[in-house]
Amino acid sequence: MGQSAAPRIALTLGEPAGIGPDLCLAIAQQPWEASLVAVGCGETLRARAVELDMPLELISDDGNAEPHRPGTLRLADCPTAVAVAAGHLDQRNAQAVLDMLRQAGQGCLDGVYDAVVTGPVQKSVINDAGIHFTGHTEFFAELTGAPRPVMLLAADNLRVALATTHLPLREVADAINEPGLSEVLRILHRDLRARMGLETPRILVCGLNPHAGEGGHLGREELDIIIPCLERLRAEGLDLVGPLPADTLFTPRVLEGADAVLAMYHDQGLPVLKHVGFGHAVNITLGLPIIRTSVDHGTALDLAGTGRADAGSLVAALHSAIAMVHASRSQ
Ligand SMILES: NC(=O)C1=CN([C@@H]2O[C@H](COP(=O)(O)OP(=O)(O)OC[C@H]3O[C@@H](n4cnc5c(N)ncnc54)[C@H](O)[C@@H]3O)[C@@H](O)[C@H]2O)C=CC1
Ligand SMILES: NCC(=O)COP(=O)(O)O
Repeated sequence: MGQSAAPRIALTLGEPAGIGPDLCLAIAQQPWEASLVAVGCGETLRARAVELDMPLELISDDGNAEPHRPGTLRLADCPTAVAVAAGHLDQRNAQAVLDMLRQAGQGCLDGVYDAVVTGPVQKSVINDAGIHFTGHTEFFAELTGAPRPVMLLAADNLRVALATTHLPLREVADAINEPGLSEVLRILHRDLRARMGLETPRILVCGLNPHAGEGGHLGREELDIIIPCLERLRAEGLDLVGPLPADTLFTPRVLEGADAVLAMYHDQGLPVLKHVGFGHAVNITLGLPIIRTSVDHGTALDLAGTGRADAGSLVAALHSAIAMVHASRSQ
């Protein structure tokens, strides 16, 4: 693909019964300085376009990188096993969802696409179908052979990355160890520079325990793992602050001058981020050899096919992927 060609973005529809198809149709109505290729079930898109009364011309993808034309979508068809009813999950379509992700991810590895932007999937129905699946983050890591994916969500001036991704809370403390934490922080530091243009990123690191362990009286992970890890990485030149008590880290004065926050687990960092930016935040997977961004929300089955789903986060995810493609081309 030529450096000056419009970025080719694979747009996965996500769970076909959810709002993913609705949102892809909504963004297809706008002009984009990118070539958008919907990866998913063409029949589902056609049916949803009729339901939502939106214009749609599906063009079989021929590999061209012409900028997007409103009202059209290039299609890499990945049919569902059975017809889809908006709002109604069907386990029989779970494999098609994974095939869609594999096709888009492999296409990025093969240079067919410059980036993948994902619509939301229903993790439960994939597992109900007997397929172990925790999230796109882990799926794309396995597909691309990346040893440590790092989930980062961004909204406005706040970026929150996670030391652990989709883990039951009971398993979180045991998953925090020095080699793992070092790897996450190195990836975060490296990708903030390479993908987001932050020359010397300053990262605030949360403690795991209340009051960052209260000097060892409320848990020892800060003393035994986090502090030694941060000291070692500071000696390598990383600008790290912490471990800080998570309850006050997210206050404006503490956040001043920070480029990112590393939270120890999913629900330590993401509620704050979503409070600030739900509806226009972007989920970015760092540590992959491909560019992957996503929406900040789930499948919202209650809204599928109603025309009431807000496409703001998918719009932001697409802008963010396009910016990262340009950043990677200029390196
Ligand atoms: N990137 C992904 O694939 C993600 C997938 N999920 C999956 O989504 C499923 C449902 O998760 P929930 O916790 O119910 O979260 P959800 O985000 O689907 O819904 C939470 C609330 O937000 C509303 N909402 C969500 N997106 C909206 C939008 N674009 N416009 C307007 N309102 C919106 C919903 O109607 C609901 O009231 C789960 O299976 C979860 O695993 C959740 C987060 C991310
Ligand atoms: N809460 C964010 C989330 O669960 C997204 O996960 P993933 O499917 O992007 O790995």
